[in-house]
Amino acid sequence: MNTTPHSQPAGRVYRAEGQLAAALGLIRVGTRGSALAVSQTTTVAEAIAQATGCDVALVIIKTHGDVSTAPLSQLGGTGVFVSALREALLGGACDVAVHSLKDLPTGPCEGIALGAVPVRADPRDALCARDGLTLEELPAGANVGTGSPRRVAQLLERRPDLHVHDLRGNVDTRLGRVSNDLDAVVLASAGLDRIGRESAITERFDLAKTPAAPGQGALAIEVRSADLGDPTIAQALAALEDPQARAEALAERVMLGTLEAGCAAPIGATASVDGGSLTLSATVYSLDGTRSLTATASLPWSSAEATTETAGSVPERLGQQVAAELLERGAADLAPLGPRQ
Ligand SMILES: NCc1[nH]cc(CCC(=O)O)c1CC(=O)O
Repeated sequence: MNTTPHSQPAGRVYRAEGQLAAALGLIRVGTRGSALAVSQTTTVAEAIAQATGCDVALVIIKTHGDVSTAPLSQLGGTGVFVSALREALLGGACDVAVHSLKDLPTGPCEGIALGAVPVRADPRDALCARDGLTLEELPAGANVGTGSPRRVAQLLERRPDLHVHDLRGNVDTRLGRVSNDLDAVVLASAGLDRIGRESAITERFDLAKTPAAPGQGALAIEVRSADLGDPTIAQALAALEDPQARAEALAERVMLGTLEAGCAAPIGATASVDGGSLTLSATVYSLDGTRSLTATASLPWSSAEATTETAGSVPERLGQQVAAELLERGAADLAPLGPRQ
């Protein structure tokens, strides 16, 4: 009797770095595993499939930031969420990586390009309070949760009576503390909207009074620099790119980078395109919210001159100009700006 186990032809193993997408007709999109990350990456994957006609696979990458429950400041900031995805990209485990843009360190990363910045979601912070309360309506001494020094300073600036508590975990964990041990939490509107939790929002903070984190609400689509010339990748990136979102996010982040500040610094920024100009306003807060400095500037900008080149671009010059003004006026004495990531 033939005891050889039933066998089938071995599958083919492709090694097609760089050209992999075209060779396999499959684009692998790397993402963190949280509900928010999977939801935003699925939207990106659908757009890529639509634009290229290729099949797309979601590759879930576990990051140190997802595993550890230590405070973000001890983990080295939210950069921990980013590095595992970048390693996956460089190591060939995925071809495209999707990040929340505000989590990216401000410096460049060898071998990796910011391939696209898609249309930006709502950049505003959201208060999620019990009983539909707004920030003004919270009772004296109410307990509010946030893990962000910027949000702490902004809350205390408007309501010095509040007790602010550290907050960590995924969106549902954070929301779960409302009506439990907290009266309210502050989160990004974009995250809540993306996972269908907009009904938890009781107030969206006005950007003019409460500027959000640089890049908040925007996504960053990263690829290997070597793949920028790959026709399928280029087609995907072109379909995803929104020049206005890139210009706004870049101006905000160059400002942050020029201050040599990390994403945990108490700094809010809002860039917006209006008519033919790009305007950037940035505010640095003292940690206790009692003092702040704001600088604003505009430069002519139109989508016709949009570029993916950062160096010398209008958004870069605007970010540098606003940062220089803040430094000149003493921003570094107001708040601990570092460490830059
Ligand atoms: N710092 C974590 C983080 N990174 C991106 C988002 C939300 C979505 C976004 O800003 O794009 C959040 C959660 C939050 O700040 O509430």
